Amino acid sequence: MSTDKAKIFYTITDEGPFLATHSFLPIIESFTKAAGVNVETKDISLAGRILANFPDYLKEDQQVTDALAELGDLAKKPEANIIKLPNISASIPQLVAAIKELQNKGYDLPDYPEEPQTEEEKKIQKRYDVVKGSAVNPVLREGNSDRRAPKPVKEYARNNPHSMGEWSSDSKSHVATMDDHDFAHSEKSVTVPDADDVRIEFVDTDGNVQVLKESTPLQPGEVIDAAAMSKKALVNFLENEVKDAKEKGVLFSLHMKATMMKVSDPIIFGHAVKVYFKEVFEKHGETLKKLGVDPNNGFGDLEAKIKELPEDKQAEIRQDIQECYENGPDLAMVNSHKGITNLHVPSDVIIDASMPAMIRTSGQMWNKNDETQDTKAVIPESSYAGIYQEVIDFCKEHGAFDPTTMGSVPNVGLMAKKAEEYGSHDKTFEIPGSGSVRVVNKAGETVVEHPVEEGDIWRMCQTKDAPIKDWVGLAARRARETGSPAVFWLDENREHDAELIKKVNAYLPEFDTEGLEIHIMSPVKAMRFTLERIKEGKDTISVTGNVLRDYLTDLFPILEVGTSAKMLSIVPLMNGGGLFETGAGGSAPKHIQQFLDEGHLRWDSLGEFLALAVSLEHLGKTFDNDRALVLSETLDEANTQYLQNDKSPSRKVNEHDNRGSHFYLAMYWARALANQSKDAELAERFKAVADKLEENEAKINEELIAAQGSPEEIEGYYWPNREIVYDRMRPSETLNSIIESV
Ligand SMILES: NC(=O)C1=CN([C@@H]2O[C@H](COP(=O)(O)OP(=O)(O)OC[C@H]3O[C@@H](n4cnc5c(N)ncnc54)[C@H](OP(=O)(O)O)[C@@H]3O)[C@@H](O)[C@H]2O)C=CC1
Ligand SMILES: O=C(O)CCC(=O)C(=O)O
Ligand SMILES: [Mg+2]
Repeated sequence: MSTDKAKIFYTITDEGPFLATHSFLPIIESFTKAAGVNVETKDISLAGRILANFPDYLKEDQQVTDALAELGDLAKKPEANIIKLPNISASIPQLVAAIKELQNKGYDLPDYPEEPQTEEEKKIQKRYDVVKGSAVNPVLREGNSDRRAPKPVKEYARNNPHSMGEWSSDSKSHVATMDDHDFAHSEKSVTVPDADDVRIEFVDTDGNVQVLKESTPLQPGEVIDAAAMSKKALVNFLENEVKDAKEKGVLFSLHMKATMMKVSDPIIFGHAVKVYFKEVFEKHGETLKKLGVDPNNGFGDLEAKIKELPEDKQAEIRQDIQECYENGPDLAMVNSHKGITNLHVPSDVIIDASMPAMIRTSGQMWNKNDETQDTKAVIPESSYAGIYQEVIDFCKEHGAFDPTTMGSVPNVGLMAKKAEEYGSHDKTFEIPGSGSVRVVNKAGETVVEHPVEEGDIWRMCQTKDAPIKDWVGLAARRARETGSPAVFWLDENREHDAELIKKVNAYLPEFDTEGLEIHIMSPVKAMRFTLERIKEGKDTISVTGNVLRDYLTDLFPILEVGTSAKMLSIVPLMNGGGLFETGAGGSAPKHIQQFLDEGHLRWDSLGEFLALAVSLEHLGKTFDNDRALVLSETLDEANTQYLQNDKSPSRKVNEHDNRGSHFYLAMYWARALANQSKDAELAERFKAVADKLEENEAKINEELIAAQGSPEEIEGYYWPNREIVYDRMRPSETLNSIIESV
């Protein structure tokens, strides 16, 4: 066994998980070194990725390696073993803030050119766009996903149910979605038989051709889809929904995925901002344009930029804003104390997490008076919106789900090689005029074509054949391993899904499916089928495409176990390696805020603990490292103890927090190592550690709690001073010295 290969790569990311890592990593390192396993960190934080992309602007000692590119290469190799924590998928306001912070720290980076004029500015914007939005996950996800709530997590939720808002049958909450002229209704899908290379062109009404993307290589058997959303229809839809929300007295709330759909969704978001604040944009259009206000960045961009105006002009605009609020429906709030609405910035309300939060809260969101209220959830694109309406209807009919009895819905998700919509951003365009967009193959034939008008959004998606086959196989394997029915959420009436159904039917017989229950149903029917089973306590595997993978792996965990942080998220890489994502959620911006305000970190690292256990297991099996297997088994045992003894962080200051949770994990892990009999040397070594941790429990807790209660200064948000972070995240000398003594 080469020790170099017995390596786990652990990612340094942002916000909550970034802080947590400073406390947990030293524990991991000291435990794994006992088994000859090396842990190497790779910084893929937003700030780290910015620096990695601009070496030519930095002094030599400021330059950093491109850790994401290195991990992306590694993910294609059989020895890959990567633990990936959630990272910021930056909206433009976040990107701009991170650049500013780095500039203030002496990194001579160029500004983000929001409206690039010169060639140089266009180049700079292109380089920053590499870092924008969901730029990490697609690079690492060289495999499909297997996400589920592990048994002890489900058991814990059954015995300690989280709160669930009650549902009333007369709830006015509902989903609003387009019924025509969106992507779903215009989708055209083709499976290409042979390798090809297509060009995407816009042809105006005079026949002038503008190439939108010169080359998109296609593999044999690849499925390509193209679709367009009409701007006119979208604006019309939004106007009607604003009016309807007002009439019905419900909150208006927009739910998008502007991070992963980083080209299309900010544009849609911008239209919603312009529709809601129509009078402001109509009356002050010229002024706002001069200020460089970009509604696609959210209403917050307008609020920030009008501060540059003279007081009287500002007051006039503010008066008109006030009138929009008075004449329009109330907006769902992100932070009612700070007056931050759902339309403030496109990265605040992200559909995968925001819709389940609403469903868990009786179908309500927060209004400006900090009360919950029935809501119109506006999801313009209709491809998947129906699944949420189905859940709402189900809850109205049957009441809230009961975590003590409900079944579980694991997911097998198609995501390898930038599958489907989540890989579409480099093939998504806001159309400059009337005409058509066509996809032309190497032979010069038009493969698909759509009539378009100015402002329409046109996009193309790719789904490669090998990932589809791998996904079908993974579904069959999970059905076999669990005995649960597996449902492919595919709609035969949707062109893309119809192509996939053909492949599913072709590939399923290649796997062992004898005796398995496998269905193919449209997403809405699959949701109904799954919910009926869940209510009876039965488990159902959802086998979905990339978008539903994302939506369902927050939705069901949040309903079943209270959070997607407790999910096991495995990505068996197609070339044999393992990518272990920690939970199915994000980096929880509210958590770092609380830590900065009062020194309490409520981030639950259970996702990291679970990922580490499977990563060690993978490593042990791949490289015949028995010690790694012992570490993995004992960590499983520690995770169960952690749950049974309720050691997740509290939400309140001056109570057990993330740091305390790491202490308990270490204590349980050390004891489990001491108690096992497979490796006497390890048992001996960890007995002393377990004894010391247990003897000092009260003292360590005291030292950890004493560190809370006042604001923290870590010299930055996106690029904090890591020495200070280590210091603040490791405040117990007693714990530190025991960990160092391992
Ligand atoms: N895999 C990835 O890299 C992902 C990254 N993201 C990124 O994360 C950021 C935030 O996304 P957002 O949609 O707000 O969703 P988050 O999942 O970060 O947060 C939603 C809420 O979930 C709860 N939560 C999530 N993780 C944990 C945890 N480990 N412990 C305790 N509670 C947890 C928190 O609830 P409470 O506040 O009640 O404590 C939190 O406020 C964005 O930048 C987004 O792009 C999002 C999803 C996945
Ligand atoms: O990459 C991102 O921005 C989010 C990923 C995500 O939400 C998921 O995979 O569940
Ligand atoms: Mg998600």
